[in-house]
Amino acid sequence: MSRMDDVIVIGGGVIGCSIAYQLAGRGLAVTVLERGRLGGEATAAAAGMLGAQAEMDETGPLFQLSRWSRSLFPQLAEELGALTGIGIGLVREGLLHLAVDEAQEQELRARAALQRAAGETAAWLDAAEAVRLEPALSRELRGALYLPSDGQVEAPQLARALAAGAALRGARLREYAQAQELLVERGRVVGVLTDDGPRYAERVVAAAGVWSGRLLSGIGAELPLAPVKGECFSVLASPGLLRRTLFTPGCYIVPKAGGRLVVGATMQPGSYDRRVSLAGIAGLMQTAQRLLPAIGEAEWERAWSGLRPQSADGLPYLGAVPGYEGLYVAAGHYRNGILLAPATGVWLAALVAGGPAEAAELLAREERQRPGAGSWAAACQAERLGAEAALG
Ligand SMILES: Cc1cc2nc3c(=O)[nH]c(=O)nc-3n(C[C@H](O)[C@H](O)[C@H](O)COP(=O)(O)OP(=O)(O)OC[C@H]3O[C@@H](n4cnc5c(N)ncnc54)[C@H](O)[C@@H]3O)c2cc1C
Repeated sequence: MSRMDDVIVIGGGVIGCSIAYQLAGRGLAVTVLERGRLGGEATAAAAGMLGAQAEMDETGPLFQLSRWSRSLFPQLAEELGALTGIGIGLVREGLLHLAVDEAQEQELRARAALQRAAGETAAWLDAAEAVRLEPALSRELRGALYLPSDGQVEAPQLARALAAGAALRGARLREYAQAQELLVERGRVVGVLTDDGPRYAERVVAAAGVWSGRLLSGIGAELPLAPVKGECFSVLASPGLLRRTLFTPGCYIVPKAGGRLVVGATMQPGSYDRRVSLAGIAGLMQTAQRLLPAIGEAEWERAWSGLRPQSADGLPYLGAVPGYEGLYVAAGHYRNGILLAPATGVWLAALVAGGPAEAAELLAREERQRPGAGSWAAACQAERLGAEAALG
């Protein structure tokens, strides 16, 4: 049986759920097609840090987009809590980006200066100050970039709350519903072929994480995305052992409620193989112990992995797919999809429901508050895909 929606969102990860939540809030008839469980893929693997921008170019587009998205969290947490009763676990404890050798120390000192210049409350701490903040830290540290305003959320709860919020606003969420291909008529995307037959919509948003490229390649549009596998584990430590997230290029340790510590970071590009390797987890444990020696005494919980959707230039694709009327994409959030989910939802809803004029007004508003704040939009637009005019 065929049905007509205003918008079909393909993919029920944190990105698809955030877009559906915003679109449904505007009164549009929205259906989310998720081939597995909502929030069951990359979103389920995420540590929920809102400060991965510590790795970014502080003057670049990702920094600006991250900053905007992070600023949306407090209100979103309140709104979702009131609407759904689900807490997203937003905590404001900052992030310590640790330097373990001289090169990292120099780099982080320079970043602290740049972040301060960009108006962030970043500070460089020497080793003694860092250990004062977190007494369980290794004494081998050289120091830390401290980002007090970062914080974290519970990624699966965020996805669950966005999905529940979208449903309460009228969106239909279909689990175990695979989008097999996009339906195109004379250059216009008119719907999606599902296992149950065609489903028609005015507009379609591809938000299928790293699998978005496969969907678009079916209609001849190229979306260069690659999986970067991350392996993680969690342990139960004594509550209070660690209060702030620890971050180095090789490992992060994120303190969660009840003494749980989430450890992750191994980066294996190019593999869709989600199996967890013993060698990867053992290596991660060794690195974690060098940062936080007491982690070796904690109680083992579980190990898992996930695929980060990486784009060619490291920026997400956000916007209208060139050459295909009615088709939008929101994918390629790489290691920052939890952080970027609120802004992605607001932006895509403005574009899809309000059109380019409303989206431009949104950016202009940001720019008026802080010059340069809207610079991410041009860098992240899907137009950079350079796809040729649609066939079909
Ligand atoms: C180990 C790890 C740690 C991370 N830590 C952080 C962090 O601390 N902070 C942060 O901000 N980000 C983090 N990330 C990144 C973040 O998890 C991702 O950027 C984000 O989850 C991407 O969301 P998504 O909705 O695009 O993708 P996904 O969550 O993968 O969702 C895509 C969904 O689309 C569905 N799908 C695919 N194809 C189809 C189809 N044909 N039809 C229907 N459905 C389909 C999939 O089943 C999936 O559920 C981490 C990622 C990993 C792997």
